[in-house]
Amino acid sequence: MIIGLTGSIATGKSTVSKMFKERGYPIVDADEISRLVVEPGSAVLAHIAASFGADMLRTDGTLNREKLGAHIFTNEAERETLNGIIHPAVRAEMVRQKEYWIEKGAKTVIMDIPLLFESRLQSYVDRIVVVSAKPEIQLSRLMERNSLTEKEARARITSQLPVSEKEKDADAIIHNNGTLKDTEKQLDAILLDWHAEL
Ligand SMILES: CC(C)(COP(=O)(O)OP(=O)(O)OC[C@H]1O[C@@H](n2cnc3c(N)ncnc32)[C@H](O)[C@@H]1O)[C@@H](O)C(=O)NCCC(=O)NCCS
Ligand SMILES: Nc1ncnc2c1ncn2[C@@H]1O[C@H](COP(=O)(O)OP(=O)(O)OP(=O)(O)O)[C@@H](O)[C@H]1O
Repeated sequence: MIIGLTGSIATGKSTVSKMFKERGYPIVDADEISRLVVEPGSAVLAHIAASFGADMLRTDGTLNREKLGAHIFTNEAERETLNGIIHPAVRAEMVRQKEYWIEKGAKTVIMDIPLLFESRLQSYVDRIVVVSAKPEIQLSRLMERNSLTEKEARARITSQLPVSEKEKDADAIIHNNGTLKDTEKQLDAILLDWHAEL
């Protein structure tokens, strides 16, 4: 069984992904892969520099993530340009890693894909878990974690589908508004219900 883990920015996907990992499930992490494919010297990074300017790179040749983020989260056309450059490489690596785990005998694989709905990747997975948080909690967690102003945080939130929309297409929802213990309990109930074998 391939479980797609999604939600909206800062609702707690990485937090829940860590809980899956602690329980022994293999994880394919789209955010981690999106860092891997832009390593210095990669074709994807060269393409980003050609499209967005060489000043998107730091002097050591790595991607200046804050600068590119400030750019694309407030500009839909540029966000789509970046997605067009980076997503094909991310998708190919996600599939490769999923197959690697299946070949190794994994019965359940978790695919943590923030933009699962936006990129219409529902067919990649058998079940979907949406990690949701109340809008005011999501906003304050995002502002705190990334040291953003309210305006910057709101721009990032509105660059994705509202989490309430994603909930409608979920097979299970984790409401991550309370303690981590509350969240773990919800996760364990889902795993039990789905007989998600290791
Ligand atoms: C713009 C970048 C450089 C900013 O890097 P930064 O380290 O600040 O953020 P990070 O990669 O950790 O992403 C944080 C969260 O932002 C959201 N997010 C990232 N990219 C996008 C996007 N293109 N559209 C909407 N939301 C996005 C996701 O919820 C993600 O979990 C980076 O997010 C990026 O390369 N984005 C394009 C790749 C992508 O779409 N990644 C998301 C899943 S594949
Ligand atoms: N139940 C919780 N209680 C307190 N803080 C939490 C809880 N869940 C998550 N957080 C915190 O909220 C922030 C956002 O959580 P997390 O990074 O897991 O979200 P995410 O959905 O993976 O975000 P992104 O889309 O940006 O990758 C983090 O700083 C995390 O430590």
